[in-house]
Amino acid sequence: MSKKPIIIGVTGGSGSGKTSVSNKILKHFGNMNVMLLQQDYYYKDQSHLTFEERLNTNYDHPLAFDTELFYQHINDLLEGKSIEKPVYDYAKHTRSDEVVIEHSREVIIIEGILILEDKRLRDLMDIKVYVDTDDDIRLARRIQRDVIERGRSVESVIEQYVNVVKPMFHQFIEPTKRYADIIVPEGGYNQVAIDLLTTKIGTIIGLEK
Ligand SMILES: Nc1ncnc2c1ncn2[C@@H]1O[C@H](COP(=O)(O)OP(=O)(O)O)[C@@H](O)[C@H]1O
Ligand SMILES: Nc1ccn([C@@H]2O[C@H](COP(=O)(O)O)[C@@H](O)[C@H]2O)c(=O)n1
Repeated sequence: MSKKPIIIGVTGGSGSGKTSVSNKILKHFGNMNVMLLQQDYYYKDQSHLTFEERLNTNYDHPLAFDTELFYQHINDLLEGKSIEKPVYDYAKHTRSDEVVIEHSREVIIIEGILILEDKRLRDLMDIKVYVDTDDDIRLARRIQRDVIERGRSVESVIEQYVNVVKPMFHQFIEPTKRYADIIVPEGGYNQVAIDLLTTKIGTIIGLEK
């Protein structure tokens, strides 16, 4: 790989459709050209805390993330180096012992709730996308997902949403909308927005005219 990779940032509240948008872009270009780096992998390691203590962590605050390591890994990928990507376990609220070796690609999609909150991260991005979905729809999606995929009860998801996720969204995430180049309503099902994004990315990397 000779050319410097391009970085696409995809953000928005929890359940907005960030992962769906990112996966559509990934699918369009294929794994050979594009990689996805989720900010969630970079939640701080909490293996030194008890499970009860981990339940009290605010996972929607910028300090919950190991931003130094995230920033370092993005820079390594930009230099064409491989990284040892951490693996996160949502059921245990900490990193697993595994890491995954990831090689750099032409296009790197950085996806997460607080990627536009940090200026150093913002400055690395060539295109910044904010996925904009109403709070009630995001809550409904989150209940479904967290119960099925993240080992949570309906009661715990609602309690966490009301006390932490919603206030943190309005304090830290929604204000980053102003840094976005593109605002996508309705996330991964907005085919017009996905087509515009893939065309633009294709032009930058020279795959499409
Ligand atoms: N536009 C949409 N309409 C209906 N369901 C959607 C839409 N976008 C995403 N979803 C669903 O909502 C859930 C959360 O979407 P996801 O992309 O994981 O959000 P995020 O990464 O922002 O948390 C998933 O189950 C996904 O299939
Ligand atoms: N142990 C954890 C870690 C994170 N969360 C929640 O995940 C949300 C971010 O992920 P999305 O895929 O929904 O963007 C964030 O709102 C955290 O509350 C968690 O519940 N437990």
